[in-house]
Amino acid sequence: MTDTRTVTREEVVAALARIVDPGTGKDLIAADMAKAISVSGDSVSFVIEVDPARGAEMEPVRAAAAAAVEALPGVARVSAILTAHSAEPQPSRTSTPKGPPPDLGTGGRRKPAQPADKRIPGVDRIVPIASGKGGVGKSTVSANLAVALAAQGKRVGLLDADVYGPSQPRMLGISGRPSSPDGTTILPLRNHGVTAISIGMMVPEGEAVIWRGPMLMGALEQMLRQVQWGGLDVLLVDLPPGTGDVQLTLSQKAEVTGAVVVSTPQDIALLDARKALDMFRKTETPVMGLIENMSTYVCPSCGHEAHIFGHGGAAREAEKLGIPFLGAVPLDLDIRLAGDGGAPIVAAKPASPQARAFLDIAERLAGLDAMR
Ligand SMILES: Nc1ncnc2c1ncn2[C@@H]1O[C@H](COP(=O)(O)OP(=O)(O)OP(=O)(O)O)[C@@H](O)[C@H]1O
Repeated sequence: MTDTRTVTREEVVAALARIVDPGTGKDLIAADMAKAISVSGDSVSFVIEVDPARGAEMEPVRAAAAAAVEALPGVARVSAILTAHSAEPQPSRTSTPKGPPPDLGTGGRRKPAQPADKRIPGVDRIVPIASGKGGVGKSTVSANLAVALAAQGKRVGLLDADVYGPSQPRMLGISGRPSSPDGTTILPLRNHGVTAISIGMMVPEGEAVIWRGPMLMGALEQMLRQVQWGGLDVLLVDLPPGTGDVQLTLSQKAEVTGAVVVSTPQDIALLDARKALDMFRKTETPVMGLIENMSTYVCPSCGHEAHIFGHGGAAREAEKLGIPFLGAVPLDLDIRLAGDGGAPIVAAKPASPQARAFLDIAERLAGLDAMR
């Protein structure tokens, strides 16, 4: 008979209070190691914050905690993640790590990553999508590019690392939490031909933004290395806006093929885009091109084309900087409605001129040497 009981957060806390860390003799609740406990229907997720030096020895504790929660009536899925809370560097791994992710550390303690460590098994190319500031449509562009590349026959993954507003679950119409049948690897979700994982699926809604640096870095590392991507031609990474820790970590932890920067044509957005480009130069990350979003506005009633933000700024900027201009996307109600409704315009209306804009950009991107 199916159990229709709903588990409560208190029951999860009580189960975790029965799991003792042999190193300290304290349980996970008393030691304040169980964080971000979230119950959503029959899915439970939590993070166990550990000293990275004890990563390997804590895996059995993580497994025991996951099993104890899974045994509770009303629980069907458990995501239990080990994460580091201090800055000790960890040995790097090339496959399915079990302990906490390596920590970036600070200043002089940071070790340069070895190139061999930076490859993600099964992932041929990593292409972050960045923007200098929020709200320029980076997530909309990422989702549509992912669907467009998939429509062109590429095996595409999309990793949503936008901690300030993880919107890919909504844009790609995927919900629920990814499962981890073996407690170590994470199974991604899939829709519109795109394999996806989002930081929004890994942590309770609204909580990612308050995570401290090392926890975020841990989550990023886990999304890169523990997700069963299953063979990808390209993994797009929807970065948070700006030039923070996540951008830095990605370029240090993974072999990035080249970044794509999204901007609106406004001067101020272009100024911010320049900062993002500067950051990529400093981290020696190649830039594959600039995309202008919300370029022109075509009135749905009369067809008049207005250049609200002064169209063409990004193309001129790209030329000035000597980077490819990948194309422009109009400001269009259907693009917003489609993306916000769970089917990017390329999936919802593939024959529309708006979808064509994204398909053309995807073709230009796919035609670059780094993508062939
Ligand atoms: N070309 C466009 N036409 C119409 N609406 C758009 C377009 N691009 C994005 N939008 C809408 O603008 C809003 C912000 O877009 P989106 O979330 O993609 O931006 P973002 O740069 O990823 O933002 P942030 O990273 O700050 O969350 C969304 O509601 C989206 O549907």
